[in-house]
Amino acid sequence: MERTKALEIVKKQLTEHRFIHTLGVEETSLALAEKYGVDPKKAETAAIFHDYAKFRPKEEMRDIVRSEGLSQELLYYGNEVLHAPVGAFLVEKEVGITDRDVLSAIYYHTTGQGAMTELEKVIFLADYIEPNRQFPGVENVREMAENDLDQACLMAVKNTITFLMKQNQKIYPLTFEAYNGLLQEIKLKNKKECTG
Ligand SMILES: Nc1ncnc2c1ncn2[C@@H]1O[C@H](COP(=O)(O)OP(=O)(O)O)[C@@H](O)[C@H]1O
Repeated sequence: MERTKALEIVKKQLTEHRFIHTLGVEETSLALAEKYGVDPKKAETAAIFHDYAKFRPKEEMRDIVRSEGLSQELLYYGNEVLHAPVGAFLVEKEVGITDRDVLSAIYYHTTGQGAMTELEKVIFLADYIEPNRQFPGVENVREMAENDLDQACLMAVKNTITFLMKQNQKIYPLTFEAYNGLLQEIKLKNKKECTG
């Protein structure tokens, strides 16, 4: 889909603040995609639509989880985790985007998952570090993103888990799977480098 058209569609779904965040995610995704050899058009589309469902009423999101065969486990964690999988569903249904890579990058952009694709990592990380994000530790993740996609994603995952634990909030388990998967990938990469 043409960029201007995609932005026009998504703008109607978002507040001004969230639209500016989306443009930041797009910019950062494109930079990461170029650096790490990810398809820039897929990154652009996933970034533009990643928060498509952010402002859907909670009950609508819960109904979609119940009726459309999404993981029922989603219903037992905070509402934050709903907008990403529900967004992937609605972007396909309402906007007509069918690219599975793009849809899964939207689906996993909040939690990550066990074996993340490079596109999923790019969108997950861009959402975390885009220029409008300001929270303690974000600068360290931005610096790491310059050099190592997996390490930067791992930092973001660890920060998120720590943050949620400090708040006494339940943690949707896919984020633990993302932690394990990224660590495993990093270890394998290091081993390969050592053995040449
Ligand atoms: N595994 C998880 N379980 C519960 N909440 C989570 C999990 N992962 C992320 N979150 C929460 O989701 C929120 C961020 O969602 P995100 O999709 O990054 O936001 P945004 O919609 O602003 O892009 C944060 O409050 C974060 O702590």
